[in-house]
Amino acid sequence: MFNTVSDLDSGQRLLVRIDINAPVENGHAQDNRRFERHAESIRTLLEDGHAVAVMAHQGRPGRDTFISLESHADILGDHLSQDVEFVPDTFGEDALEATEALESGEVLLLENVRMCEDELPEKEPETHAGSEFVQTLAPKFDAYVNDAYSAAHRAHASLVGFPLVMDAYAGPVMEAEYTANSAIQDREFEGPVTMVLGGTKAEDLIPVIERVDDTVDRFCLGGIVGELFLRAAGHDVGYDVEETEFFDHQWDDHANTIESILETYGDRLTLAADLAYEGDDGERAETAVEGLEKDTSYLDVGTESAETYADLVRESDAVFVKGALGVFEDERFATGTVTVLEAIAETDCFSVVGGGDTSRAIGMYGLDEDDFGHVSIAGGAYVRALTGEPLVGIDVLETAAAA
Ligand SMILES: Nc1ncnc2c1ncn2[C@@H]1O[C@H](COP(=O)(O)OP(=O)(O)O)[C@@H](O)[C@H]1O
Ligand SMILES: O=C(OP(=O)(O)O)[C@H](O)COP(=O)(O)O
Repeated sequence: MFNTVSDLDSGQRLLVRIDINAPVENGHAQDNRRFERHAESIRTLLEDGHAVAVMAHQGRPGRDTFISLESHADILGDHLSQDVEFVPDTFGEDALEATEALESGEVLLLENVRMCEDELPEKEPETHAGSEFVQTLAPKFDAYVNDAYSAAHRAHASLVGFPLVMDAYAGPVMEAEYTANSAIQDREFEGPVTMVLGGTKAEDLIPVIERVDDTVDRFCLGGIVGELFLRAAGHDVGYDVEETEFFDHQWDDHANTIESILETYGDRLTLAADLAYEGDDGERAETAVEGLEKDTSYLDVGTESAETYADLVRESDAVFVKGALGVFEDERFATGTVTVLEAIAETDCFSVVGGGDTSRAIGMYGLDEDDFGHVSIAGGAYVRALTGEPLVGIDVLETAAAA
């Protein structure tokens, strides 16, 4: 087991890793549940008299969502009702000066850690621990706190490097998500178990289908992952159109696995029978999969598919959701995601809804969180935990505690 912040003496200088990776609109972060949960954690730390320097990431280099954390500092500050100083630097002179000046009860947010060359890619914790980034920041603090459960599946420097060179603790969000998701892993269900997979990160979900083959009876697919499976099934969809960067690279890397999963587990996979897109008049339009065209962007599963998925949910004893079935942020393309979430809420089944973006749909469409078993701010990390796969960010905290 790992140490937690309740093991800390008060009044420490803390380096705290959180996950406020958020949707981006017009270059600005949009509030999601991650801010609220992390603000609660930070408030507890500040009340204990700690000085808190926060590290976090946003997007991935090369993507539109790869932006500075300046707007994140404002959102975090609003949730905290306290000023969060934004420092546009990760571990250079400005960052060191700002962290040195930080006093008990104060909080600052360092720049997007993925802008620091040492953060990516995935490496062994020992290698990350020796990086200039870790070696420069670690001595400036009394302890490191990892509260970023939702990023704990990534072997990046800010998540796995620091615990090897300083006292390391799990934060309150990390502890709560770990406890909830570990308990789910051990549950047994009498009736059908359904997994609804969508969103943009197909590469995180493809391996999950094989790993949970003995516990999940059927998968309902949508979003980018669903379109890639439709492509594998021979339909004209799942190709990048204009500026999109979702499909081709994930297809190039995973086409063989997708095709073999379709062959082996095809009877358990429910693919969309129709998809929705933006018609010439700007309204939602739909087509059966037989009529799909390679150069159209499909933004949701169709109404017939949404109803089929909702029927499967109603017959289920447990439902696990990771990723949205469409671009639910735009009301025209929320049908798939919302129809399935409403069916879960109305049904007496055990359910988990995960994903930083997907969990946001619950609040956006007036659903009651109490109608779901667990709403996780983690996506990829929660489905990985569900399959019994270790999370490297937690492993290093446990190793640190045992040392
Ligand atoms: N067909 C689609 N085309 C583009 N984006 C999609 C599509 N379907 C779903 N999405 C987007 O996927 C996002 C969620 O993806 P992802 O980041 O993988 O999930 P999460 O953050 O919930 O784990 C949603 O914000 C939604 O807009
Ligand atoms: O948003 C995240 O994961 P999620 O979309 O699976 O919930 C985490 O911040 C990890 O981000 P990454 O998938 O760019 O490494």
